[in-house]
Amino acid sequence: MAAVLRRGIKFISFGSSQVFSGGCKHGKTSTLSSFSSSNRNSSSSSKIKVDLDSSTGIAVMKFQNPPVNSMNLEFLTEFSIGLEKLELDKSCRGVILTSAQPKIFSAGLDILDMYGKTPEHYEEFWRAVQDMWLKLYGYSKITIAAINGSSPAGGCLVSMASDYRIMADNPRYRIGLNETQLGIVAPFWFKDTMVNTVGHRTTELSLQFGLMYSPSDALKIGLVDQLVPEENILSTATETMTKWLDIPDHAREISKSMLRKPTVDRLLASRDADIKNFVSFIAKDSIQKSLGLYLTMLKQRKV
Ligand SMILES: CC/C=C\CCC/C=C/C(=O)SCCNC(=O)CCNC(=O)[C@H](O)C(C)(C)COP(=O)(O)OP(=O)(O)OC[C@H]1O[C@@H](n2cnc3c(N)ncnc32)[C@H](O)[C@@H]1OP(=O)(O)O
Repeated sequence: MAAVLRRGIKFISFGSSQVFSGGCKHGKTSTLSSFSSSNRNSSSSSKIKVDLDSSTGIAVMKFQNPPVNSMNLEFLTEFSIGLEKLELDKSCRGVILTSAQPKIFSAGLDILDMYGKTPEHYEEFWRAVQDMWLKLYGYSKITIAAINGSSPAGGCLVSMASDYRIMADNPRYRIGLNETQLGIVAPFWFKDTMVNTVGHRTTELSLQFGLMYSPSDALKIGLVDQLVPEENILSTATETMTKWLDIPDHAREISKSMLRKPTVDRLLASRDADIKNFVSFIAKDSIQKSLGLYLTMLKQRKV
C-alpha cells in the first residue's frame, strides 16, 4: 500500500478488476420526517431515513450521511437501532437498504474515527461496527441491498451482509473490500462474510490485493446478484422483495439462521478479543501513518 500511495496510482488492475478511483463531489440532502398515510410510516434520524409500508411489509432504509455515507459512530448507532426497531415491528417483513446520496452507496467506515483518536474512542467505535454487523448478518427479516453507487470496504460489508444484492449497472461504480489499499486489514468476520458470499479462492485474491470490482465483474464473481439500470434499482428491489415475501417467514428464517449462525457465533465468542486486537492494531504508529497518507490522498483526489 505504501508503494501505491507513494506512486499516487489511481487504478491497479488485476484481471478485469481495478482498485477504484473516485471522481465527483456530492451535495447535501435534506432530512424529512413525516407520516403520510395510514399504511406508510416514515421516520428519519439524522443519518438514516426509514419508510415502512405496512400494507406490503416492506421498509426502505435510506442512508443520508453526506457527502459519502461514511459510517461514523453516530451513523452506526442509528443504523443498528433502526434495524432493531424494524425487527421488533410486526408489520415489517423485509428491509431494503439504499442510499440517498448520488453515486455512493457508502464509503465504508469513517476513516476519521480510526485516525488520531484515543483508545477509548477506538474501542467504542469498533464495538459499534461489531453491533451493526451482528444485527445485520443475523437479521431475522429479509434484507436487500439496492447498491446505487460505489461501495468500498464497510459499504461492501453491509451489502454482503444482506440477503440479496442488486447493483446499479454503472461502469463508474466499484464494490469490494479494499482495506489492504489503506494499509489496514479486514478482520476475520469481514473475511468470513466474503468467503460465505464469493468463496475462498476469490476472497484470497480480493482481500490481499484489496480489489474493487466494477458492477459486471462483481456479478461474475457473485459479489452481487443482479445488475439493473440505475433508475430501476428501487422498483427492482421492491419487486424482488415481493418474491422473497412469498416464502413463509419461519421456514426462510430458520434456513438463513442455519447458514449464518456459525459465522455470527464466531464473533460473539470473541468480541472483546476482537476489540482489543483492533485497538492495538489501529493505534500503531505505522498504521496511523498509513491512514494519514491515505486521507491526504483522498483530499487530493488521488485515491
Ligand atoms: C484489525 C482490524 C483493523 C482494521 C479494520 C478496519 C476495517 C475498515 C473498513 C473500512 O470501511 S475503511 C474505509 C475504506 N473506504 C475507502 O477507502 C473509501 C475512500 N473514499 C473513496 O474512495 C471516495 O471518497 C468515494 C467514496 C468513492 C467517493 O468519491 P467522490 O469523488 O465522490 O468523493 P470524494 O473522494 O471527493 O470524497 C468526499 C469527501 O468525503 C471524504 N471521505 C471519503 N471517504 C471517506 C471515508 N471512508 N471516511 C472519511 N471520509 C471520507 C473525502 O476525504 C472527502 O472529504 P473532503 O471533501 O473534506 O475532501
